[in-house]
Amino acid sequence: MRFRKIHGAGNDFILIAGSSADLDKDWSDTARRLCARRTGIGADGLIVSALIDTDPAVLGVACFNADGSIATMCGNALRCAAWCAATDHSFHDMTLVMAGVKHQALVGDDGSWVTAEAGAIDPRCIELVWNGHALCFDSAHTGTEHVVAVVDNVDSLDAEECGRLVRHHPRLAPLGSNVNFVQATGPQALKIRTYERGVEAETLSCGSGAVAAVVVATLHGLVTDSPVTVHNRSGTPLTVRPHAERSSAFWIGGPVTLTYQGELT
Ligand SMILES: N[C@H](CCC[C@H](N)C(=O)O)C(=O)O
Repeated sequence: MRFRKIHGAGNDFILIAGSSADLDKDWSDTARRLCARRTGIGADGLIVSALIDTDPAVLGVACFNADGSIATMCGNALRCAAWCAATDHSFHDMTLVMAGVKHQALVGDDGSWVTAEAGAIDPRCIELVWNGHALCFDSAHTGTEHVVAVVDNVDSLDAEECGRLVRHHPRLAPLGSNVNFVQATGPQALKIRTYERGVEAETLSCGSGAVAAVVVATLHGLVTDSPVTVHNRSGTPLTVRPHAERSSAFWIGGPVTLTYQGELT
């Protein structure tokens, strides 16, 4: 079976372009095995995509985290799947369906863009002091669970260690959450670090986390309702911009890079 190793602004995946029957399979064990950094290919997650319709273009996309759990929303996985569909089928405008939710996708010279829906916000859901840092997290649902703390300097704390602690906070049980630390760095510019549930580590970028950060930063008056550049650990920022027609929706855009491809034996 052919696979691609691909990343969306540093969030890396193994992508299998399969058939619609593949979308119904449980890929959890395969995801765990292939995503293992030392004994597998190594990735933050496994993407399985399948063409459902061609006119208009519709793809089903399933994403499994490195620990085998299902990601109900993964912005970077969607961006990678859209990029591959553009490469394979010359689709530039398509609908992607992940965990039963439809996302619009556009692929062009300005990168690969997908939509995300922002849902409920729970302000100040966790307040704690960690290693001398007073942290206040707001939760923002962007298709998956995210909490976001606004901090003065994202590099002054150990996002992995603190993220792991907060991810397991009793207030977030039983699902847990992805954990983001965000700093305003200029007009319409944020810097983010994300600890991802399911990868159980800090990742280089996170699409749904970038949207959650923009939602929370807007609530705090740090950015306004126009495009925001979200700088991350990969050095390649994502852009989050409001959807023109749906007030609760956002576009997430940025680069996608094919690292290599191969055959699974
Ligand atoms: N990296 C992803 C989010 C994965 C979410 C996953 N960690 C989960 O909550 O199951 C993104 O680009 O949106």
